[in-house]
Amino acid sequence: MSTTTSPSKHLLELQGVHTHIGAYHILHGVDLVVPRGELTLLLGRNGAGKTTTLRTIMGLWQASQGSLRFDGRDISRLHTPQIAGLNIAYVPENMGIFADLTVKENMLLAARQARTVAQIDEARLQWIFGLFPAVQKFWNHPAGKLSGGQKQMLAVSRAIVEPRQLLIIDEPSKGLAPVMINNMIDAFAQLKASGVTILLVEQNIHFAKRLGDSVAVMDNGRVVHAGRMAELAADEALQRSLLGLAL
Ligand SMILES: Nc1ncnc2c1ncn2[C@@H]1O[C@H](COP(=O)(O)OP(=O)(O)OP(=O)(O)O)[C@@H](O)[C@H]1O
Repeated sequence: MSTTTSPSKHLLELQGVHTHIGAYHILHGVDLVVPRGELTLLLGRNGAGKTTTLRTIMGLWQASQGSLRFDGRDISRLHTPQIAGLNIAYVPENMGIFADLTVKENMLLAARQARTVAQIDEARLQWIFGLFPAVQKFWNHPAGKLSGGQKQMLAVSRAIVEPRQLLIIDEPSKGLAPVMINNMIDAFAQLKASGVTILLVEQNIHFAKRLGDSVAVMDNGRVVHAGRMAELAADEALQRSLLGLAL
């Protein structure tokens, strides 16, 4: 007789995660769940520990205590390349783009399975061009010449050049003009519809309300509230108490 275990509802689960950076104790027991197929937002004041949480998930900082499970597997002792190898893509705040290389070369470097553009899945590339037309338009241009918004689009394109289970992105709308933010919202709505699970740090309220399914709010190195984004969006008193402002 064979037994099958159904996958957990949560693709990523952090329990009681502590992180130290040098002498500083930054995360003080983070509990966070990222439901499969949803877009989860990590909100919170400056310095709350959002970026440190993302970096800890990716193994860029080692958790000193607590558990991190991805797809049911303990990832707390894995190194960053092993974590990326589980089909988790991370776009840091500085975007990780190679300014001297062309957009094409940047994409090719991100496509681990391809040595030439012809080896990148053509349908996937066309899908990315549809999401982010600037990537196609500036294909042979140095990435360093792109605008901030176009760089951000390239960074997200690099993250999805191969199928991913989880996308982790630090403030995709940071510094973008409103029209670019709307483009980014449309692209993320399509990404969500494609079934990929997404964890975003995001300060832009419009972005958060339009796209968030679930939300976790951090303060002082802990998650102090977790729930549905729609509930937080409807509760101004809760927003004020958690974020110090109403969305
Ligand atoms: N390399 C480091 N060395 C020492 N302290 C750090 C380091 N990186 C972050 N910190 C501290 O850790 C705390 C959390 O920082 P983190 O960047 O995770 O916050 P955040 O919520 O992402 O904030 P922001 O919205 O400002 O990016 C802050 O007090 C910050 O000063």
